[in-house]
Amino acid sequence: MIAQVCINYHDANVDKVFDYLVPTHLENSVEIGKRVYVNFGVSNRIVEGLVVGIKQTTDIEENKIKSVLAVIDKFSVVSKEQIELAFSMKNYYALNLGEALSLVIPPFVSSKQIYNICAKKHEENRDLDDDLKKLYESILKKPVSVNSKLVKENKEKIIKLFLKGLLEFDLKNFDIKEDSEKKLPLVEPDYNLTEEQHKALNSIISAFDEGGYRNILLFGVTGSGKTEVYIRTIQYAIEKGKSVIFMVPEISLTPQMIENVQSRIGNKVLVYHSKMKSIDRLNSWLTARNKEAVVVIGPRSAVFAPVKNLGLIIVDEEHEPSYKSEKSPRINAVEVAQMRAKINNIPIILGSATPSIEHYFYAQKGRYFLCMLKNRINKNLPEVLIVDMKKEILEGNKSIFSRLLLSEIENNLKKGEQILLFLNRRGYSPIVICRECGYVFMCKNCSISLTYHKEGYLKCHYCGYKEEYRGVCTKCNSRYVRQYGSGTQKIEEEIKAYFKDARVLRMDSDTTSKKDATEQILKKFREKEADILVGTQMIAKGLHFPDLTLVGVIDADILLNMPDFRSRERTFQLLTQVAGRSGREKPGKVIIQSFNPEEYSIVFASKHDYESFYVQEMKLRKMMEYPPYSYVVNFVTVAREQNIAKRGIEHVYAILKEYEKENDMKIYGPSENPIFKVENQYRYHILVKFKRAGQMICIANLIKERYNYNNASLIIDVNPLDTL
Ligand SMILES: Nc1ncnc2c1ncn2[C@@H]1O[C@H](COP(=O)(O)OP(=O)(O)OP(=O)(O)O)[C@@H](O)[C@H]1O
Ligand SMILES: [Zn+2]
Repeated sequence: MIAQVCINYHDANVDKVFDYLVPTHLENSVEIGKRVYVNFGVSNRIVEGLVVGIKQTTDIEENKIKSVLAVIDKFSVVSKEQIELAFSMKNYYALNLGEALSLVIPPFVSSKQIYNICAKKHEENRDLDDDLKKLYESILKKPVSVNSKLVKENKEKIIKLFLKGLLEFDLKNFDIKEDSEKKLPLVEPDYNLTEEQHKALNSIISAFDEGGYRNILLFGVTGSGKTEVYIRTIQYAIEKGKSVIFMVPEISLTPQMIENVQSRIGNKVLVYHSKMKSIDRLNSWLTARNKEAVVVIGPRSAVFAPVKNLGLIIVDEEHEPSYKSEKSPRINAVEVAQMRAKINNIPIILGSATPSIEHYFYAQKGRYFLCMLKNRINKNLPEVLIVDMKKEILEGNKSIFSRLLLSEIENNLKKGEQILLFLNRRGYSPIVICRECGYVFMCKNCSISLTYHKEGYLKCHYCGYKEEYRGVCTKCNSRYVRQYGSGTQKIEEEIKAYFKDARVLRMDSDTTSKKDATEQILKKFREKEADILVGTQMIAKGLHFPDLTLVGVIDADILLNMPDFRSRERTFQLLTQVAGRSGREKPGKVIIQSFNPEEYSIVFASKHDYESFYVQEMKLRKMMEYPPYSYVVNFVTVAREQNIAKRGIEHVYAILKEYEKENDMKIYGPSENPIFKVENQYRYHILVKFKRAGQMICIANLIKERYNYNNASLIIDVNPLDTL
């Protein structure tokens, strides 16, 4: 038996796997996912490694192969399935194995803080010298924590005892919290499923019963009762003894959803995300590993929850960009969820009111199964009106608010109904300009203009750089400095000036940085302690307020102006989502302000017409050969010095050129990134479009292997969400 071992598996730079012979006496204890001691390198030092594969043969000559020396873990630290997932990610995203493993192995496992070293009783006499014997017997009496002083001071002796097969890692005794305080009485809804919901549920259940990997796109308009379908599916899976992973875009924005699920499924619900307290995360991790038939709810990282007997994955709001990691490794949790579903041979539900263009395309092609919920539960989608802001200005209205929006706000306030004002930009003003010399106040570290905040400072929304605002030009010392454009702070201020008695709340990342702040703002609004909620995309999705009947979109053009091929898709999605907050129980209205009122993404969003948007957008994608008509990889090189980043990208270009002829690919660039400098690092990129997924993966991995200009780091972004 041969074990494939990854040495230093927690190091992101590690990428190799080595073959080791498993001696007969260890054959029963060596398993995928356990750590082992092996000899490594010319000096044969004893190092720790993780078993990532087992096979029967090897290419290494018999007299050259080294042996596994000892098994460290009593139980696997990571399942075979998760290691398989790590290899899939490694391949698809061109990652190092270490990077991929670090995603599936939580930090408390790599740092070993949750393990005790325990002694195994030994049957035969293993001739220990007195020192070792003393240590062994003390551990036999009482296991010691891996990071205890005793272990640190006796490292070599401990390893000797391991090599003799006398010690092993065992999980410390954790009392798994049953969360009994949180146990809410289970409720059942007081309504029956609509016919559409029934149909969707039945299709999903039969896919579940049949088993097999399958994508199900649950395309349901806003307020069509997708949640109810998810919940019943989960109940069904749990009854059948299977576990479910239920992914939501952002945990802080989905308290309602979690409460909802908890109130129906009870203490089988586990919350799992990387921002929770490590003890809570550990608790969820242990419970997921130990308990049968649980539901794990969480954002991105929930896709790695170590559940056993996984039967179903649900991804709510599958189109949300927050599933994609902005930092390396740039995985997309939706794609990873698909990999995991495939490995487990189970169905995955992708739910959305505005499916991503690619997924809808696959549904059209029959690759995904399509379930539709075409109607709102209350039958009425809100009426949406577009206001041409060019016309407003021509007619003498210079305010940020159109006359129509103001009069509708007034109406709503009179009726005592609530209002949402959406602007996808925080702070007070996004641009500060000197009118004397024309200087635009820029971040010191990024090629980004600084945003003025009312508290008297300027801030970079990319790197967080902050400076005091003195109202004096940095360049020419003139006092003739002005702020342009509006952010949520300014909207809040101005709306209060228009409607003195209105109670206004603001929700953006400035007002929600403190723990629980989001929940408190939403609670206040839900309990009608406020009339108007101003906010960024945080308020655009998932929320359900019965008395909310007016949504105002202050500036629909912000996303459109992004230099990115998905900007129209984002605009359509965001407008549809935010419009969907209005009139969920009573008739509602939406007012969209724009300088491009004929733009098709805005027009079709106002008509709730996904289909027409899709048709129009697909024409453009086809013409421009963008996904789903191609597979895209963005290669970015990053360095503190401009010419080094440039040289880096030239290396990438040279390698790409070698493959251009034999592959169906098009190379765009190299060029400077649209945002050239971020956090003092210069960035160049090359965008490559491939006709075939297989070639994309192959070339991305070849570039990763061959790129060796270490001065500039290389980011490979497979299927990027933006190319800024
Ligand atoms: N069959 C039903 N009969 C009556 N009410 C229902 C039914 N199904 C769901 N509801 C209610 O309808 C409301 C909207 O449902 P839900 O929030 O699930 O919609 P959604 O499709 O997830 O919307 P969005 O995409 O906008 O988040 C909820 O208050 C829910 O309790
Ligand atoms: Zn910055």
